[in-house]
Amino acid sequence: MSLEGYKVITAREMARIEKLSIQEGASDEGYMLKAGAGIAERVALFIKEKRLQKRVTLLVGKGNNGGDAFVAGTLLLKKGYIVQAYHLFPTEESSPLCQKHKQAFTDAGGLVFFPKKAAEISCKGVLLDGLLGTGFQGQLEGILLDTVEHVNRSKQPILAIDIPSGVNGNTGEVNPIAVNAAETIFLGLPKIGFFLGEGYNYIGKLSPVDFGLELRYVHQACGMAHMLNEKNLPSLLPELTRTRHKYQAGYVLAVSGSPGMPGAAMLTCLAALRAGAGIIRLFHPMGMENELLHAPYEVIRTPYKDDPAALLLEMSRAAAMLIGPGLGRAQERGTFLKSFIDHITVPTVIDADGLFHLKGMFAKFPFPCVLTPHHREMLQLLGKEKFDDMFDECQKFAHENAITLVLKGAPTFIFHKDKPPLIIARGDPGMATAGTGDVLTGMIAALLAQKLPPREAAALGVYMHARAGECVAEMNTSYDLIASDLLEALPRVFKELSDLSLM
Ligand SMILES: NC(=O)C1=CN([C@@H]2O[C@H](COP(=O)(O)OP(=O)(O)OC[C@H]3O[C@@H](n4cnc5c(N)ncnc54)[C@H](OP(=O)(O)O)[C@@H]3O)[C@@H](O)[C@H]2O)[C@@H](O)CC1
Ligand SMILES: [K+]
Repeated sequence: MSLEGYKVITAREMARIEKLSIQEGASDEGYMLKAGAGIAERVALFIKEKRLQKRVTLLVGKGNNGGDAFVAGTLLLKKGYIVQAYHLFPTEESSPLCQKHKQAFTDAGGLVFFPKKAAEISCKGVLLDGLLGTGFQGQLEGILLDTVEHVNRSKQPILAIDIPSGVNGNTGEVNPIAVNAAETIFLGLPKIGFFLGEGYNYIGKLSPVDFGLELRYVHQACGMAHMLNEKNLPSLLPELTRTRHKYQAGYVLAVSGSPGMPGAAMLTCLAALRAGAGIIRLFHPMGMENELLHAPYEVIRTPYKDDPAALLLEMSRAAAMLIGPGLGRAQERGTFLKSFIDHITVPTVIDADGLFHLKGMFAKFPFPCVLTPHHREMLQLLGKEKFDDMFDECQKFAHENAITLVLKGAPTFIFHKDKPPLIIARGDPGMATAGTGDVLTGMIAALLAQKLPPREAAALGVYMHARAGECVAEMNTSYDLIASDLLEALPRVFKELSDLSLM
């Protein structure tokens, strides 16, 4: 079952394949009419779902992005919506299709204003952003900049056509500001700039609209990554045989925790149990027994000093391992890890301080390995201060070390040898809090123990973890979310997925 959803490309590449298809006989106006119809449908749905007044204000630039807005506006007018347009440029400076559909809009009774200043724009109803799309380069200035600031300040919901104006669809750069979209109605394919840099802060919800580009152009487009195909996730849920016992359900060994950091170990172990592991045993440094006195009943604890014999014995029975959360950077921890690492044969997740101690060794590991660094940890692994080309550097790292790399963040990226990078654009800002990474590590380890291949375990783990964050924030707020809330939300996420798998 494929994990790859929408191909994600640069805005430049999108413009290239559109142009090529038009040179080969497709109609640009046909594209615009279909795009406009899809956009009008999305706007109507947004208004219906939010129970808003049927009122729309078009913000129109001089290109075909503005033409799309006029086509959608005309259709909405004809359906009885109140629609007015603000065209920031003189008609004669606009693209031929923009001019033509402005005329159609006025013919249908729509009013078009030509504001001299942004303050003249009256932000009524839903704002439809057709200022700039794939043709945008450089930075916002003058009336475009003032308009974006003005509409953002209005707090009216903004739906962006194709790309929120001001976001660079190639790089995610926002200079100095962009339309703060409640929803981005992307045409054809999502643009990589949505997921890079500041871009991710401006796109809101992503909704696709098909404008009729033939599939062969999509296939030949040079992709940077793929969005995760969420529809296929339910089929990844491990099968449960009636007769299984806890070792068959998945035995996870954790090497985690250190004096003063029992919490990370507990979060990761509980997450592994909640994500379906049949049994989890925590190996923790000797001397922290008191700190673990109130550990949950389900977690088996074994202290270690410097002899890995007990761990090696258990390793022969384990189905997966996890190494790192709360381990600390003391030298003896690294020495201990190195005393058994070459004997691992089962899939293993390495996180946090595990990454620190084992840096430079991953290529030699004979077992399937999932690394889960956040951006700063990734830079440390690469030995750099900042990324020059994040995609290229991470893909190369995954390839050279033959590992699965989960680059945690908003969004999270998954890299794997010979596979396209995956983007998981899920989660909640409230998840930027201590311990959420430990939860993810435990979840991925549990899924590995239940026999999912590493890339699949990483993708399902990241999705479920992010979705749990969304559920918590929906029930409460993003401000109060703490890592252990995710454990409580996981049953709901499992329920969602298993209900879908029955459909
Ligand atoms: N092609 C197709 O088949 C289809 C295209 N479709 C739609 O068309 C959109 C692309 O349209 P587009 O190419 O006309 O450009 P668009 O994004 O509207 O920009 C307008 C103009 O802004 C200008 N500009 C650039 N940077 C600037 C800056 N910093 N500050 C100020 N101005 C700046 C630049 O003009 P310039 O300044 O170079 O003269 C540019 O031409 C695409 O996103 C989708 O919505 C769909 O209908 C489906 C089929
Ligand atoms: K736009």
